[in-house]
Amino acid sequence: MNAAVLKAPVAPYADVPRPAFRPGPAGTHITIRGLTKHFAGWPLYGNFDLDIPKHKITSVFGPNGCGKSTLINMIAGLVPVDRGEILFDGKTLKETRIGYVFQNYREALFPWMRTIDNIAYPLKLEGRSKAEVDRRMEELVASFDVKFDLKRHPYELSGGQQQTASIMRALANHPEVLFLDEPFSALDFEMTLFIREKLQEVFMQTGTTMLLVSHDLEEAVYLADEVLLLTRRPTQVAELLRYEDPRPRTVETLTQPSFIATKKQSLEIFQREVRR
Ligand SMILES: Nc1ncnc2c1ncn2[C@@H]1O[C@H](COP(=O)(O)OP(=O)(O)OP(=O)(O)O)[C@@H](O)[C@H]1O
Repeated sequence: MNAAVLKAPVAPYADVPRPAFRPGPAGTHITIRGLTKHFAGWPLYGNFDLDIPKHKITSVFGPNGCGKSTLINMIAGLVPVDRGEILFDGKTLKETRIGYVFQNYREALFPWMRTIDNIAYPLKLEGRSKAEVDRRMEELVASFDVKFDLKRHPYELSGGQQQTASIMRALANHPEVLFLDEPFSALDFEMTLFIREKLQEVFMQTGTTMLLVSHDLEEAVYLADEVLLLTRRPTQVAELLRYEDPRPRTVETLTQPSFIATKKQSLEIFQREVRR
């Protein structure tokens, strides 16, 4: 090979022909095709395909560092993809309303704004009238059973109250998809239970498609309609398990044979993947 060829700039993937887009089965909301992502030259995702169902909660679970957060961040447009296509009901991200709940609520809320203004922020960005904003705020306050003072600044609230406000903000403009990246991992147990139940209630009322990253297998299964189990990197789908127990799921759910069986199966797949 001559030097000119060696030095020729390489357009990544330019020579790889793109296959025709293949839609997902009925009931699919998010279609991911040929998703490829490298960090520092190391493949994290290569030609990754996935169909995420609509009006369902999909929990994402997998080995440490397999790319759970990166996956939802690529879908939500927070991390650029190297290659691939992600469509929401056939639409692009720009044409889709999304909400995002971060693990680190302390950095997610704007500290200079009162909590109420944080929550209303997406509505104000959309240019909603004061009457519309007030009506939506009332709905959110009722559905989250808010007992704390929303006129306070976020740093005056407890962690659980801040995360409640983050979730209210993420839901304010009725997103089509809600992303949650370990939303409970920085909360105490009591607050985790409270917010988890509120989230489930909101889901039952709205049917918003949710994509939840969780480190806690019991929680992942408890909330899920589908458990997405990922392999070690380069990451592929190990299994997409359906879990169909009726909602609301309650403490009784935890002892149901179907719950225990799904948890066991998820754990076996997880163990198989970490030992691979
Ligand atoms: N901006 C970045 N630059 C370089 N490497 C990154 C970057 N973001 C993520 N990575 C690497 O990509 C891999 C996947 O990271 P990611 O946080 O998505 O995994 P995860 O499954 O959510 O991790 P965890 O189980 O630790 O929460 C990790 O090896 C991580 O170090």
